[in-house]
Amino acid sequence: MSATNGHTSEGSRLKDPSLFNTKIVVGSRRLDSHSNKTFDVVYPGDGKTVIATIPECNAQDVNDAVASCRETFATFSQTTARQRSDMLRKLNDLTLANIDDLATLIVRENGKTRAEAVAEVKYASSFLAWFANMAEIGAQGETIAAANPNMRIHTMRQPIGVVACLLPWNLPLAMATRKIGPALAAGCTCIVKPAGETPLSTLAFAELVKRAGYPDGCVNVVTTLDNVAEVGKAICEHKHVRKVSLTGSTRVGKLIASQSAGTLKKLSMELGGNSPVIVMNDANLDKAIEGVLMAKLRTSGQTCVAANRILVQNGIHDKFLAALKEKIATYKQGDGEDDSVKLGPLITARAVEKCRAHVEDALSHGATLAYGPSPPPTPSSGGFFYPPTILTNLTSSMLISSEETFGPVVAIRRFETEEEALEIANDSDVGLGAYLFTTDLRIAARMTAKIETGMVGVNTGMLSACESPFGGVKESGFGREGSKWGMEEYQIIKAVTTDIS
Ligand SMILES: NC(=O)C1=CN([C@@H]2O[C@H](COP(=O)(O)OP(=O)(O)OC[C@H]3O[C@@H](n4cnc5c(N)ncnc54)[C@H](O)[C@@H]3O)[C@@H](O)[C@H]2O)C=CC1
Ligand SMILES: O=C(O)[C@H](O)CS(=O)(=O)O
Repeated sequence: MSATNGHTSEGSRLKDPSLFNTKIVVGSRRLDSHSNKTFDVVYPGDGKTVIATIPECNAQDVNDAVASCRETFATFSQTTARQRSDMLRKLNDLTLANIDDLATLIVRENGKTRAEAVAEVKYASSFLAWFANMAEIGAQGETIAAANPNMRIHTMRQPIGVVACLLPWNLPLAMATRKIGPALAAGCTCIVKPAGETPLSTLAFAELVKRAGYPDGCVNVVTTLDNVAEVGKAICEHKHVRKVSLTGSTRVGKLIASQSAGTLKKLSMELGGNSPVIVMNDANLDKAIEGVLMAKLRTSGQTCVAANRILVQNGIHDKFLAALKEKIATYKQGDGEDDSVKLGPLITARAVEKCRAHVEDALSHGATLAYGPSPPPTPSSGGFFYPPTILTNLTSSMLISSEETFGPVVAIRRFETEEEALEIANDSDVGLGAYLFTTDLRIAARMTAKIETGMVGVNTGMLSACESPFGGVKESGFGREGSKWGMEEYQIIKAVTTDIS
């Protein structure tokens, strides 16, 4: 199917084809890039259908978008917290009213199942609802008790200015609203750069921002796949971009921090993970299996809090493995629009190759293939699929122990004592999420305190919610998204001292 025909068919998949936007957003304008170059968005489900052709932006596009942000910031930053709260509620209403089309765009650009895409839109909506409330609560300042009786001190929370939002491809819409929501709540304006693999849901969201009544220039969107180095550098070095919020790999996080140093930007870094799961002998087996498969297989294993190392205490190991093999066999892989499918494809052929390489490396270092194809399959022509796989006898020498696999590969390792489990779990340069399955509250209290991550799920494989602070420690980055802390990332606190003598 040709790209042109593909566009026609793609837009016609939507109830509202006007949400199928393939141009960058600069103020009121929908534009091609100054480069006059484009890139193709490919459907991961077959690895070949071009679903859209998108502008390949350059530094000039970034400068234009930042100029639009800056112009609008002058007035939008003066809106009241009540006004910003009301606007976010309207934007959330429009997001939910268009949930089916937004989910269709996510299925087509990311490949995930429709059930997961609908869940993502609801997750994205939860951040808009949350920050509609926080817009007023988080705007309050404080009166400070001055030591000097002639002075009165109070604080003001003010928007930091133009914000750059750099988004990953795995939850393209939810990660967009997890940044744009608090930024708009605070009174900032945004230049948004979705991942090149998944621009469509963000571009559709920008249309909803306009329909919600936001002034042109509140949310600008630039897109790139192959020119990301130039676009990223232009963003990071632009003196009028006061804040960069990145969700992505630690590698890119370090680059952004380095490139932003020259203008001392405020940063939020939601970076890579290598989440350990610890299953104790006393764990509820059903909960442990359910939680591990949720943490491992959500978005086909492509979340930053995906279970990457499964540590199972010796006494429950064999029962756990048997139950896991039985349950994982029920996960059908295939096209995201097939209701019987529970596992969609990975995002690219490169992602499939990474899974294969991790499995091959583990097997070459002594791991056992407990479930899945042998030998590990190479990327096929029929979509970016890697089959669910279980490896046992994991050791620290294997790549899968130290790198995110970002795919449906379950890597299991035995342990005997709590201390041994914690030592293995904490043996990582990153620390985003972790999971613990036990029915003993004393074990939970001891181990959750000692695990070196920003978040821990106890007896659950789902540790994310808009009301909970999301973020990591060590090289998983810094800053928190969602929660009552999420809006502070987009604010400054100004202290005003008045002499009343
Ligand atoms: N902590 C968190 O909340 C999350 C972390 N991640 C991490 O992201 C990685 C996978 O997602 P990807 O999108 O592949 O990550 P990535 O780091 O390759 O890309 C993330 C974003 O940064 C952009 N980017 C890449 N190079 C850049 C540059 N030189 N300048 C500016 N922007 C640049 C990409 O285009 C994308 O928009 C994994 O490591 C995963 O753990 C993914 C999702 C959530
Ligand atoms: O992009 C991600 O991986 C998300 O941050 C994970 S979650 O918020 O969906 O748990």
